[in-house]
Amino acid sequence: MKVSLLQLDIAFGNPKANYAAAERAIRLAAQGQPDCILLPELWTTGYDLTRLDEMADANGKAAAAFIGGLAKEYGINIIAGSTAWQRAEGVTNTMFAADREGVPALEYSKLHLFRLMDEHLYLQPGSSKGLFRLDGTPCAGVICYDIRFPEWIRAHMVSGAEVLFVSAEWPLPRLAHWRALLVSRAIENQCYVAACNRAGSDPANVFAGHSMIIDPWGEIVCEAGEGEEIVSGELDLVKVREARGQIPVFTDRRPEMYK
Ligand SMILES: NC(=O)CCC(=O)C(=O)O
Repeated sequence: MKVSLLQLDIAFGNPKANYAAAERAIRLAAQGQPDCILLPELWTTGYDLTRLDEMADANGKAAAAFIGGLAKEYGINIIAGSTAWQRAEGVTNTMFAADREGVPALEYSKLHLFRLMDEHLYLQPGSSKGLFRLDGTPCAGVICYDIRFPEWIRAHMVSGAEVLFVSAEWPLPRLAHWRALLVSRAIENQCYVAACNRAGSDPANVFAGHSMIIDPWGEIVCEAGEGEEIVSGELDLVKVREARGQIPVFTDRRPEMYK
């Protein structure tokens, strides 16, 4: 499975510019014929939280139609990072995907809201897991701060996921945490981790970039720098079964003792 990570800069509160940039990047990445393209968190609006209410898509329909159209045109799975969805209960930070036919394959709203960036003041948390299948492979999708909750990721892996997709807007001062947390999630769950961060800055933060793919042994398959970049890597899913066979962590778990 070839995965391309679109490490975009995101124009603050400017969906029109961001749609145009995402389309350019998707068309460019498609030339490399990946099986899957991954975008960052809140790629249509950035963290313009005070105006999110006016910019959010009704049930994510506009973003889903845009992504579904490109996925179908190129026959590529697109995990569209996350966008702001306007719902009855308020605005959610929702990750979604379209398969090679352009059919919706995932809808996951960020469960853990990041107080340091005021998410809890403007967003509603999700209430379901990010499990989905990509060309038959069991996968999980989570968003940024979610990676600090190993029990949440583990819950997806216990349900059978072999690849973890992460979309993020992770700030530069915590780059060391980003790298360590992603490598840890890969090693402890013996899974691939494909993580797409954003580049650039907004009025409050400079972002870290360093999108990366990590294999089930914790080895970095590919890693971007800090600027805008498309970085691609191959996932050899046999390695997941090898790692889980050699060190049977999932068999040796003692969940009855963890309460
Ligand atoms: N957008 C986010 O969830 C940022 C999370 C973050 O920066 C962290 O340190 O955690």
